[in-house]
Amino acid sequence: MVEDRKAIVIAQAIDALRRGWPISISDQGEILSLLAVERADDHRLKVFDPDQTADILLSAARAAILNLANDKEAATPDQPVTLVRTPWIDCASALALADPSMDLEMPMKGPFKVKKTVIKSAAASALELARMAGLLPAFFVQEGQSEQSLLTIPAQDIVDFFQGQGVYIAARARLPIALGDHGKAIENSQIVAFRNDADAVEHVAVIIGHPDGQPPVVRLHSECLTGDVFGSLKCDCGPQLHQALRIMDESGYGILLYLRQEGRGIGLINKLRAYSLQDQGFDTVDANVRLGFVNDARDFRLAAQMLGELEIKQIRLLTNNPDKVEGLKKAGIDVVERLPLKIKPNPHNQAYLETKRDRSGHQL
Ligand SMILES: Nc1nc2c(ncn2[C@@H]2O[C@H](COP(=O)(O)OP(=O)(O)OP(=O)(O)O)[C@@H](O)[C@H]2O)c(=O)[nH]1
Ligand SMILES: [Zn+2]
Repeated sequence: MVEDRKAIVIAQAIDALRRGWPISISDQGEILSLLAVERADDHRLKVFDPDQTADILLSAARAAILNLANDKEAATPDQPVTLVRTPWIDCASALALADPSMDLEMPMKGPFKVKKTVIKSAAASALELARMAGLLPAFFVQEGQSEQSLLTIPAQDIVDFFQGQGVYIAARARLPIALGDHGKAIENSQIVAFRNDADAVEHVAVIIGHPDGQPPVVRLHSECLTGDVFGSLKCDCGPQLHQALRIMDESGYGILLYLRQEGRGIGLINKLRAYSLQDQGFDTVDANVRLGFVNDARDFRLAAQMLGELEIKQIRLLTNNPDKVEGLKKAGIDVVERLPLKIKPNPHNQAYLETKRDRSGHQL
């Protein structure tokens, strides 16, 4: 677990980035100062970078989309790439580099020059912080300590912060629920809420029934505001949620972990950006990549820890996603069986489901 005083600074840094304030990340005496492109404006940029020397830090995924000569060291899509700042790259054009929504209408022509990313560990941590903050993974970046930055975080603390989070049960209560509007009432269910060392996000478990000697039927459901609450037809989340609860009820003992990992871990706003790209013809995987993210940024160790707190070691997992099975197994959970969760496609989510099958290895 990260010490409190270190975690405090990281939490402040995530908050600062969301507000458009600069931060610095250090590694072995070297410092990188950063201003999130998405939250920069002309005034903030001028104050942060009066001499117009700050370069632009992007993820390798986004850099590849922009046809920037890829930094050879950036082996994976979530690694940083540094684009040399030329005088014509102002705030608006930096945003166009970071935000793919205008890619088709206003293709970025360059010329662009890439240079070796300095203090790579700090740069990589910055991209991770952007994802945590739900921002586009792009920064104005300067070597050295910016006077404007009041927070300096060692890169290693950020790595530890993401690795070492613990969860504990904070509250539990009886929670009778109904399956759909006129569906069957489930009376023997309860909700368990967790607190989390790493952030203020509250994950929950819904438990139906009681231990009966069998491993429980478990569903890992990642938050989907659009599908879970508004009945979006673009994905299968709403129907999956309800079907999972029904199967859990029928099985006599089930646990649904409701993980607050909106948009496969990129946050609501970035997911909606991905939706808008999908309206331009990109599929769900390519949309994430165009934004500069990996296809799936979720970490299922969190789910394993929640199961641990519930003293569950063996499960039957309801999923079509082999990564969830693998992720839980790696984290020490014995997945004795995978149970499929079949949803009838509709005209709006058919292509999405096919992409998950064809490109993300979902077993449908
Ligand atoms: N980034 C992004 N996230 C999406 C998109 N559509 C749905 N999601 C998110 O994907 C997550 C839903 O995934 P899950 O149903 O938990 O899991 P899965 O990977 O589909 O695997 P299953 O267990 O088989 O359902 C939610 O967090 C949704 O918000 C999309 O087009 N882009
Ligand atoms: Zn959804």
